[in-house]
Amino acid sequence: MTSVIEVSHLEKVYQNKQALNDVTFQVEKGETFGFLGPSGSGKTTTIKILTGQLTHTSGIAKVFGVPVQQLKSPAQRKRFGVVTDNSGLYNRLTIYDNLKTYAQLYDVQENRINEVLEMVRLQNEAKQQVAKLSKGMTQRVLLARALLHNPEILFLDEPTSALDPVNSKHIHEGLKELNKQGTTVFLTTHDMEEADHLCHRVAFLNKGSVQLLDSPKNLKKQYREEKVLLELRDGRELELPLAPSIANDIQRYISEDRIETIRTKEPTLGDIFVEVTGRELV
Ligand SMILES: Nc1ncnc2c1ncn2[C@@H]1O[C@H](COP(=O)(O)OP(=O)(O)OP(=O)(O)O)[C@@H](O)[C@H]1O
Repeated sequence: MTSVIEVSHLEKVYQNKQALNDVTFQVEKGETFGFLGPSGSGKTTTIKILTGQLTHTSGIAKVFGVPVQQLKSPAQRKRFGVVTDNSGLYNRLTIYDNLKTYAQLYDVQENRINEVLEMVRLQNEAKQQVAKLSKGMTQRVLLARALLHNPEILFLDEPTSALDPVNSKHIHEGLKELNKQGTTVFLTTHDMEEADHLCHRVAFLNKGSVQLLDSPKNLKKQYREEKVLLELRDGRELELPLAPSIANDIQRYISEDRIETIRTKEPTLGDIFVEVTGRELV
């Protein structure tokens, strides 16, 4: 495995506000990595440090094995794409002309514009002026811009926070497809379902440091309550301990054809976050 992002004991202090205390994690090439935390936990700060928009106070942050302070050349910067809140779009230009400007900047062929517009489902709105777009549409233009030059790593800060479920789903499918093609995705979110659906591994950020890091599957296994839920045909729900002693009961219910569904009780990533940090993810 090759780490394309390496962060070690990262600290960021704004004037006298400590945003990051001691953040350590690695992201492997080709994975979708979720950086999860409540509002104010330091997600945006981390993305901005990794993409050279902000300098850190101490610790190490490397992208492609290079300390972020040295990621200055256009050739290095072309290896990643970023979507954060500071849009940098030209409000008076249309969506298409915005993307054309960036395509020229990145030395990308113009026919790529239609490909990325299709990915974010804006091909029919290409002639609209950016100033008149909704927040969700602007978010999709930003994603299209970040994809123009086929980056090796895509940094996304809350990529679907302003989108309705239909467009979120479309973006999720697009991100999964990109990841299949080899793009590493680093995304921040406080949407636990999104993280569960997209991420190979997630890090829980709380009070400026990583409190837990693993795959959603392992986390759910680790924090699973040892219970079995039986939904009976008469509408009753039974919660039984996951133990050999319940085998006879279950066999009886099955032989009497009384079971509607049977499943283990699995926590969501949100449940686990609350259990580990004592905080809701808002
Ligand atoms: N420019 C700044 N000056 C001072 N403090 C800042 C600045 N930017 C962020 N902070 C503070 O640093 C902490 C981390 O902020 P950050 O924006 O990284 O959190 P976040 O997890 O991205 O939050 P959200 O989910 O609300 O976007 C917060 O307490 C925030 O108020």
